[in-house]
Amino acid sequence: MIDLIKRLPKAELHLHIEGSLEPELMFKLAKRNNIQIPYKNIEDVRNAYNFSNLQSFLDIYYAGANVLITKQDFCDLTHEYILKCVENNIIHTEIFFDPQSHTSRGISFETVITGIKEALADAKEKYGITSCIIMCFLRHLSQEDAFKTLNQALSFKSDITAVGLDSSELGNPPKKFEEVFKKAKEQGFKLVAHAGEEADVSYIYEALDVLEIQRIDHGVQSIKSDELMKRLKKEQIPLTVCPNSNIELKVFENYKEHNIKKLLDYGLNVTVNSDDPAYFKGYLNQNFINLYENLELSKEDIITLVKNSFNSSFIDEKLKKEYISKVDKVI
Ligand SMILES: Nc1ncnc2[nH]cnc12
Ligand SMILES: [Zn+2]
Repeated sequence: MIDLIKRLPKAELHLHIEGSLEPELMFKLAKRNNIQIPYKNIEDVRNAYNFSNLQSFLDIYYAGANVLITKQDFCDLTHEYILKCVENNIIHTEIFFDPQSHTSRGISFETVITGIKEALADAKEKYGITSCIIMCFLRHLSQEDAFKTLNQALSFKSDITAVGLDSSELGNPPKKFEEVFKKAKEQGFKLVAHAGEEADVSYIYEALDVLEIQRIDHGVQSIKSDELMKRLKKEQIPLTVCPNSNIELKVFENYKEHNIKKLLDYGLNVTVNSDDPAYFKGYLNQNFINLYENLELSKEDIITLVKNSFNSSFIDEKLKKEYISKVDKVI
């Protein structure tokens, strides 16, 4: 089964590009840009990756992103993730980026997006990997700040497929961003949001009914409401679940406690994703392998999860069919 997991062509729908910053590149960029980082060596960095909840991770994740300064840095970061896509047989990826964690440090929106875009164009040309970009608003900041970011994005509208919402969930409910999501929708962006990662189901309802999102990022708390589960099943709203992340951030005590198999068996449209793989001990294949080894996923479960990702992606129907037939050829 592990061999099948590795051979299956896959899509990834929940990946923060800043969360793919490996310690080796962090050190290289810190040196190149003359930035101080609070670690002596790679081992020291890995030892610091010991999280108790989402916030304890975010503090370290934002500090890590401080080494990203130039267009070349963003291009190198994205290029390294693309090499992981090749290794993991990811043929389509939908990448989140957090413009505000860079613009707040004086880095221009243009620097960030053009660096990412350059590496993604290269990924298509060299490896045939398709992609799209999702811009996330940081929910611990104000809606006004999110509006500024949306206005900056309008100059790059053709490069950005969707807007999302990430960062500290508790205390920052989706409705805080109602107006900015409304404007993003009017401007033609697709909409997603992190909801129900740590916070209760009211955040998922708000993301669906107030922000009018098309996909829920995480959503694992849905299981606490029968009514919500019925709706998610009926409407087949995709959940981009990130198992390693949930374990590392203590959403579940251990892998055996993870509820993805229950969500899948209930009939929800669940997908598997790596979230911040450089911080959470592994890329997409490792997430699948951990699920297989701990939750006794069947071959059918794995194929369903893989197909769900293609079907829930933002690619057109023709390409979806082409990718699904690639999956069928491997089975
Ligand atoms: N898992 C996560 N939840 C919320 N915001 C994030 N930013 C990066 N990873 C995140
Ligand atoms: Zn995430």
